[in-house]
Amino acid sequence: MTVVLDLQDVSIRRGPKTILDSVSWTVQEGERWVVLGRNGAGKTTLLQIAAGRMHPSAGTAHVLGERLGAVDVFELRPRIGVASAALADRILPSESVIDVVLTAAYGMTGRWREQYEDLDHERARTLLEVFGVGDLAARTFGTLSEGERKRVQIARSLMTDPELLLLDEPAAGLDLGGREELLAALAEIAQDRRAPVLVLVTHHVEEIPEGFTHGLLLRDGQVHVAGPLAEVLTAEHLSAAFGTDLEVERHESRWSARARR
Ligand SMILES: Nc1ncnc2c1ncn2[C@@H]1O[C@H](COP(=O)(O)OP(=O)(O)OP(=O)(O)O)[C@@H](O)[C@H]1O
Repeated sequence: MTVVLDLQDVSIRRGPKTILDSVSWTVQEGERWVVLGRNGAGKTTLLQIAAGRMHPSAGTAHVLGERLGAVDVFELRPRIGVASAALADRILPSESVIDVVLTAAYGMTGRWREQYEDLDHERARTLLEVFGVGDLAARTFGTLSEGERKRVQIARSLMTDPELLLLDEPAAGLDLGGREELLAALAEIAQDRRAPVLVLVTHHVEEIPEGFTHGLLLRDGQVHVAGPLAEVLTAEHLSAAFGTDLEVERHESRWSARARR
């Protein structure tokens, strides 16, 4: 099996703070991972490394077979789809929805003088339709609701047909119906064998789409536990990672957790 992500003893330090502390993590082709942990645990930072947007202060990180620090990240990044709040913040409110998706082909957020082929337009429109926002193509990003923005971002993240797809809290801010619709769309991707390797960051086990296979619990910048989802999402592990006594339930392929009474 091909190794898609391989982090060995990766640490990230900023000033006196160690944000990630000796993280080792391997992701193989075909796997769908969820990364969980309390606020400030280091999830977004870990995703930044996986996206080739941050280099380890110590340790080694290989992404899609390329070692960070030794590869031209501008060649690497188009192979990775990303949807995150940080990326959404870079999108101008005046940008049209179709351009938000199209510009991903050049790894940009904002149309300049680049030319797109009919095929690019077609792909962007199809992706918007897949995520139920095809009728919003001509609207500006700034006029969309939070749920619509999330869908447009995920459509954008798939524009380059990436080998690795990184989703940072894709369901945050969605209402219940919107969350369930998004999770259904992600479950469909997760079940497609041709789909990219998926890594999804969330705070909530309820936001894990069906078809996800593995989990990593981060605690204070360290891997608390990582492995097959059913082994990771136990009351014991989640309670330790979130610092709260929790009970966990599984209903078919969906999970829920609440404080133990
Ligand atoms: N440049 C920086 N300098 C100092 N500290 C930083 C820097 N970037 C991040 N941090 C800190 O590192 C920790 C981990 O941040 P990160 O955003 O990765 O956490 P997270 O698990 O994604 O959190 P959340 O769930 O709140 O989004 C936080 O305490 C944050 O304040």
